[in-house]
Order: sequence, then structure tokens, then C-alpha cells
Amino acid sequence: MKLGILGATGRMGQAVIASTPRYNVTVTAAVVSQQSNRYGEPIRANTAGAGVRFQHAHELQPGQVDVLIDFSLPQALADNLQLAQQLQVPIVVCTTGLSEQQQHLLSQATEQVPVLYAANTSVGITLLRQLVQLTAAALPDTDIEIFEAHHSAKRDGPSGTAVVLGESAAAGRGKSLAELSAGVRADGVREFGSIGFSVLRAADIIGEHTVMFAHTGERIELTHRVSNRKVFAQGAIQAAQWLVKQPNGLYSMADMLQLKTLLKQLV
Ligand SMILES: NC(=O)C1=CN([C@@H]2O[C@H](COP(=O)(O)OP(=O)(O)OC[C@H]3O[C@@H](n4cnc5c(N)ncnc54)[C@H](OP(=O)(O)O)[C@@H]3O)[C@@H](O)[C@H]2O)C=CC1
Ligand SMILES: O=C(O)C1=N[C@H](C(=O)O)C[C@H](O)C1
Repeated sequence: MKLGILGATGRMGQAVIASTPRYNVTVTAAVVSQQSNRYGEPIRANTAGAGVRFQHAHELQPGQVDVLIDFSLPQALADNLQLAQQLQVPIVVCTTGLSEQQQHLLSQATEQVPVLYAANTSVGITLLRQLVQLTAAALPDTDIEIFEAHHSAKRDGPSGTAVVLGESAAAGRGKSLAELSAGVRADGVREFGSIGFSVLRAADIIGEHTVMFAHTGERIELTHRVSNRKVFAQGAIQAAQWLVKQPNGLYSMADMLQLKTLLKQLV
């Protein structure tokens, strides 16, 4: 499979390039922004695709890639979706902090190409979302609080993962997150039934999320911690391998892992 990476010089772009030898995947395009100072440099850690250099999106040729993975930034989303449509290839979008307008662009693009959107490409978070929904439904009187911690260079908050965990918790209560979210409480006051968020940024923390369900006298905490970015990179590559076989439409990691089918068999 010929893979194109958008945001190729970034923390995640580099992790994806480093992870490809484990799969039957060759990086044939490594895209950088117009402002990038890495343009024209050879990419490293891609044995099969030796000779590939960082290039600009408009230089990509038809047939150069079978699929794109986007680990750039939300401000590049419109251009990246346009590129996928122009090349007629599927795209796995992994950026977080998307505006409503950007989410609308994602839906529009699914009419032309297959799109998989994942705020978190780890298998663990995909499973955790199901557990959170189940726990929120099973314990309707508990207070729900979501905590996340990331590295100091992260630009958005609460993280995309914290937001989707909040959506799963709200779904368990039969509501939308917009109805239940208290956001990051500035006044510290809790309203019964609301879902609050706490954000920590420090040093090189890769990604930690805890959803707390609290009753007076007891609490459950569901936690996921990532200590290596290859967890996200491998999930994104597996998603790309799956997406190239799908028709146009909007997909999630849960679709890729067939998690709902699996859970129905278990519960
Ligand atoms: N879904 C998931 O599992 C995960 C998602 N993420 C998300 O992925 C995104 C990237 O994270 P991370 O790798 O840490 O971030 P980085 O800042 O390390 O990398 C982003 C890269 O995007 C490139 N870029 C910046 N502006 C543009 C632009 N306008 N057009 C194209 N490229 C641009 C930059 O490189 P250059 O200018 O050289 O091109 C930069 O290196 C974030 O939104 C993050 O939240 C992160 C981890 C896991
Ligand atoms: O920016 C990051 O680093 C991460 N971003 C994603 C998010 O916002 O949820 C996923 C992961 O936690 C790392």
C-alpha cells in the first residue's frame, strides 16, 4: 500500500513513518506546509520508500498514493480534504480541535471519498468509549468528571479524546454532550448531572485520560495512558489499510475494529 502522510515532520508524522516497516506499507509521499523548513529534505526511517523527500501537497501526482493519513493541524484540514478528493483516495483524519465548520467539511468530503475520523487512533480508547457509555448508563446517579493530561506543546484543550469520551458518557445518559457539558469549570461549582473537564499540560506527557464516576462513598475511575506514540501511529496505519477497501462514507475506529459487533456477542 502506498501511503501519503500529511504533517510528516511533526511528532505523529514521524511516528507513522517510523512504524511503516512493521506493515506492508511504503511511504510514497510526505507532505509539509508551505512554511516548512524541511521541504526537500529526504525522509528517514522508511526502508522501502528510500529516496522520498518532504514535498508540498500540490506536487503530488495521480497514482502516487493509495491513501492519506492526516496528522497535521486543523487549519490544514480543508486543503487536505481537497487533496484527497483531487487524487480520489481515502483519507484518515487524526487532527483534533476541529471547529463545527471543519466537521461539516469532513461530512461533505465523504460524498466523494472514504473518510475515517479518529480523535484517538489507539485500540484502548476505542474500547474505553464503549465502557464509558455502559458505565454512564448503568450508574445514572454518579457525577461524571473527565481529566486529561498532555505535553506542553499541545495546542487544543480539552483534548479531542476527552471530548469524545464526554460524548460517550452523555450518550449513556441518553443526552448530547452539548446538553450536559459544564466545560472546564471556571467557578468550580458542580451542577447535578453535568459532565466537567480538567486539563493539564506539562513537559512530555504523551496522552492520559481518566473518566471518573463518583457516588458519595465510592467511585470508579476508567483510565487510559499512552507512553509511546507508536500506539497512535499503528492504529492510524491499520485504519488506512482497512479504509482503502471501503466505499465512500464516514467511518470511525470502532467501525474498523468491528467493536460493536464484538461487544454485542459478549454482552
Ligand atoms: N488521533 C490521534 O490518535 C492523535 C491525534 N493527534 C493530533 O494530531 C495533530 C498533530 O499532532 P502532533 O504531531 O503532536 O503535532 P506537531 O505540531 O508535532 O505536528 C504537526 C505538523 O503539521 C505541520 N503543519 C503545520 N501547519 C500546517 C499547515 N497549515 N498545513 C500543513 N501542515 C501543517 C507542521 O509541520 P511543517 O510546517 O513542517 O509541515 C507540524 O510539524 C494534532 O491535532 C493532535 O492533536 C496527536 C496524537 C494522536
Ligand atoms: O496532541 C496530542 O498529542 C494528542 N492528541 C489527541 C487528542 O487531542 O485527544 C490524542 C492523544 O491523546 C494525543
